[in-house]
This record gives sequence, structure tokens and C-alpha cells, in this order.
Amino acid sequence: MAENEKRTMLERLFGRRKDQTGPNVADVPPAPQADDSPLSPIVQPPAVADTPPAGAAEPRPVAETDDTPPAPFLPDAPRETAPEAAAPESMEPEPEPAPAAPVPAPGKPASWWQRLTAGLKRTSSSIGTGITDLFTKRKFDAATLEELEDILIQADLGVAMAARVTEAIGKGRHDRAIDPDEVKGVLAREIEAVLVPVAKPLVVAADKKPFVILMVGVNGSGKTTTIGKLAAKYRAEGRSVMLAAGDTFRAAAVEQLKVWGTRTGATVVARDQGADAAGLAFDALQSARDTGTDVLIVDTAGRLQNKAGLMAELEKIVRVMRKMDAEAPHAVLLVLDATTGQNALNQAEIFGKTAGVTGLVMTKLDGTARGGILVALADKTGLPVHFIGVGEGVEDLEPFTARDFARAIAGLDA
Ligand SMILES: Nc1nc2c(ncn2[C@@H]2O[C@H](COP(=O)(O)OP(=O)(O)OP(=O)(O)O)[C@@H](O)[C@H]2O)c(=O)[nH]1
Repeated sequence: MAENEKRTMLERLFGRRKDQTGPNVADVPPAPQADDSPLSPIVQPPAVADTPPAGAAEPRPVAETDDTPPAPFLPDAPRETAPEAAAPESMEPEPEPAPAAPVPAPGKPASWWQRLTAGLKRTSSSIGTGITDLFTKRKFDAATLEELEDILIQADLGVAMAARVTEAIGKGRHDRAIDPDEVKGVLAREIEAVLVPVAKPLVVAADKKPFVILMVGVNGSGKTTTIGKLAAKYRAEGRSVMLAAGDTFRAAAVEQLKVWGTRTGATVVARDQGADAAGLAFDALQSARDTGTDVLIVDTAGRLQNKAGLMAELEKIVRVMRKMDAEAPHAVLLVLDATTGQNALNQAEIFGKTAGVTGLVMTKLDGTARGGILVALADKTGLPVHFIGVGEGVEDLEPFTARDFARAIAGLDA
């Protein structure tokens, strides 16, 4: 790639003003006011006691939907083609999409490795096929190195990371024929080395009851879906779970959470649209304490009238919960949509500074050829990555493991 092209790419990737990214930037103030509206009646799970016990083989909520094709993205989900369209600026309620329900995809492979590789297929074929094409019947020289770097940049590994990996691959291999699998092997090792320090499980401490998880992220990033997947996971482990519908900005988000509550056997605490999210979180925490609930997961709005309003609301939620439990929330998970590409870096920076993010969940890795963004994130932020989402189904969320991810995106076997 020519120098000027690379500069243009650098500017495109990193040169944007911060205020052009993130949830909203308009400077229109009023944050939602506290209200006294009572908690809506707690939505009781249908038959929590009948829910499959720990270790139940299939946590899929609706087995009979197995033949249903995956639901399309909600209309407001950020797309790969329009990564900057993170959040419109209006306070007007958007048209209500049908609540996204957990949708097991038809004929999904059973093992995690198969699901992971299937989910990361777009990224791995872009990198893997690119490398195979590049190195078949060609020697390793400056031109192939440049092309390799381009392949990695296109997969969103980031310019700095791509340059580092390319350099490592090039070491001692100049002017000799090289097997594409050797290149993929070095690539996987380099990526794994970056990912190992951030691949940390989310430990639900048994002595924190409830263990409070606050979910943050821009609208459409997959917060509510991830909450549903987490609820299913914890319920399958035999824990009691309460969900607080803190995205009071969007009525459909509350409905969506209730669907997940019903399907996973988690209790849902909700209020009317526009209610004070911090008050709701406080009451949910109280209720979770009173009922001896193991895990409380608090949803939040991804879109408010502006970025400052959103951050103020998140700060208030944390402040208010700490009045009852000085250590709450015990985890603040930032949900990032992989299809937004480099914009995820800006979101990590903004939410990391203001919301006290303790870990990341990256969703929609199945919807992009640029899954390398997770490597760039690990490299730049060092934030722990707890889970990745590789599909809309309830089973498509798994703990993040460095080696598996690195080998999968390099297009190698387990
Ligand atoms: N393909 C794919 N789709 C996903 C994944 N995670 C979530 N989605 C879809 O992304 C869309 C948006 O997800 P939501 O969970 O509603 O996102 P949100 O962050 O709660 O959005 P708001 O409620 O608007 O703040 C839904 O259609 C989900 O099914 C994933 O890992 N892969």
C-alpha cells in the first residue's frame, strides 16, 4: 500500500473527532428526571422451580423454534456498512420493533469450536483465503509483506497491530517460498499473545449476593440479547437471576427483557417508559437482596438525548446502587458490536472513562469480516474480554478464550 493511501487509512481509522462517535453528541441537556412511579409488578417467571437444573443439556429457551430462521437485525442495529450511525439525536421514541427473541439457528453445529468457527467465518475467510492466495506459489518479499499487512488492516486488526504482526511473520523468512499454513500459524501465535492477558472469565463471586452486573453500551450493540444469554447461562448453572429493565428510554427494550425473563426463568423488574433508571436499579437491588437472588443484571439505555446525558445517567445508576451496597455493581460490562469496526475503540474509551467498565463483551462477530477489531481492542485498551457473541441464539455466547479465537480467525483448526 502506498504511503499516502496508508496515511488516508490512518486518518480514516483514528483521525475522527471523538465527538463524532459514541452514542449522541447533540448538546441538548435534560436528563430524565427521577419519578416516583412505583415498580411495575415484578414479572414472575412462569415456573422457576421447573426450569432445567444446573448442567441441563440444552439451555435453548424454545426448543420447538429450532427450525426458525435467525431473526433479522433490529432496524436500529448498527450495520457494517454504516458504523458511525450509532445513535440518532432525537428524544422521540423510535418506532417499536418487535422484541428480539432468542432464536436458535437452524442446523447449528453442536460444539463450541464449530459455533465459533462458523461465527467467525467471514473474518477467517477474509484473512485465511487472503493469506492462501497471497503465498501460494509466491516468495516472501517486501511486496507480499505489504499485501499481508493490507489483509490484516482490512480485517480491522488496526494499523499498528497489523504492522507488528507482519514484521514478526517476515522475520527470517525473506526471499524463500513459504507455506500459507506457516504464515497462519505465526499469525495465530502473535494474535494469541495479545489476547492472553485480556481473556479473563467473569467470576460471579458467591459471597456477593446479589452479584450485580451493569450492562452498558450504545443502542443496538446487543446489550439486551446478551443479558438474555447470560440469564440463560446462570439459570442453567442453578442460580437465581433478576433482570432490571433499566433501558427505560425504549419500551420495546423492556418488552424484550420480559421475553428473556419468561424464557429463562429470571425475574424481571420494570417500570414505565421514561421512568428514572437509577431509581429502578435501586429498587431492583433492594428486591434482589430481599429475595436472596444470586445475580442481578441491570440493563441500561444505549441512547439518550446526548452523550453527556447518557453518561450522567450511568453515573447516577452506579451512585444510587452504592448507597445500598458500596461494592455494587460488581461488574460493569461494556457490550460492543463487532460490526461497528474501529468505532468500538472510541466507545471503549468513552465508556471506559465514565462508566468504570470492568470488562468487555463483543457481539455480532458472526456479522462481520472484521473480527480483528477484538485484537485491536485488546491491544489498545487491555480491558478484560469476558464473552463473545457469535450469533443471535441463546447458545451463541461463550467465555472468551485467546487460543481458540486466534486460531479461528487465522483460519486454522483447533
Ligand atoms: N448476529 C448477531 N446478532 C446479535 C448478536 N447479539 C445481538 N444481536 C442482535 O442485535 C440486535 C440488537 O440487539 P439488542 O440486544 O436489542 O441491543 P441493545 O444494545 O439492547 O439495543 P437497545 O435496546 O436499543 O439499547 C438484535 O437483533 C439481536 O438479535 C450476535 O452475537 N450476533
